[in-house]
Amino acid sequence: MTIREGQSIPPHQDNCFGCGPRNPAGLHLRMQRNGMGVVADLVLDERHEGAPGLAHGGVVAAALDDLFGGVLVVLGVPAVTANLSVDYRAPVRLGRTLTLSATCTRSAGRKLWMHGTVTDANAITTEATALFVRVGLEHFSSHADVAGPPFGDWIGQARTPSPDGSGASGVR
Ligand SMILES: CCCCCCCC(=O)SCCNC(=O)CCNC(=O)[C@H](O)C(C)(C)COP(=O)(O)OP(=O)(O)OC[C@H]1O[C@@H](n2cnc3c(N)ncnc32)[C@H](O)[C@@H]1OP(=O)(O)O
Repeated sequence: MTIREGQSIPPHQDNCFGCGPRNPAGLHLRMQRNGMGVVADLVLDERHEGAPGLAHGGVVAAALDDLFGGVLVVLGVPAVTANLSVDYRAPVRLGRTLTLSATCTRSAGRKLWMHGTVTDANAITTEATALFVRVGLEHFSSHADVAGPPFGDWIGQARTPSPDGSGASGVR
């Protein structure tokens, strides 16, 4: 499955907390491909509140983590978060249209390093880095009490897409 520049990223699965359209408690992130990364707009509300009028930091971290998962969809690589580091530079206000972006900055062996930001009116409120580790699909089926990995067809041959989405060389 090739995702072209600007095209929507399919959800990891329908019930994903970050991007699943079926999850009533989810963030319903809708990402688009942006180069080798992804972007998404997000408006948080009182369901996501920590301090009065401000977003809970864990929700912001979860959104960035899921965007990193969106980068995996662009790359066609199944992987999981091994660690996630978040710099909260400024409080994130509720009711604002936030812009989230994420990209893979480097990969080596099974490891992929990610970088992402949350901006509000062009000011960075939050910046995160993460290490993802590539796994086989059995990772999901062997660790969960479900019948099998309910993923879409985005998981498949790993690739490093060219900007127009046509490339298909392996992620190294
Ligand atoms: C399909 C995509 C869905 C995306 C959804 C959004 C992202 C998520 O929310 S994923 C859910 C949260 N994450 C998890 O549940 C992961 C739980 N952890 C695990 O399953 C394992 O610890 C796992 C897979 C990360 C690594 O275990 P394992 O496969 O045995 O690999 P392991 O040999 O320990 O490590 C591989 C490499 O990564 C490194 N590494 C592993 N964990 C870490 C860590 N926390 N910090 C730094 N390095 C690490 C190792 O040092 C090793 O490096 P090297 O190859 O240089 O020696």
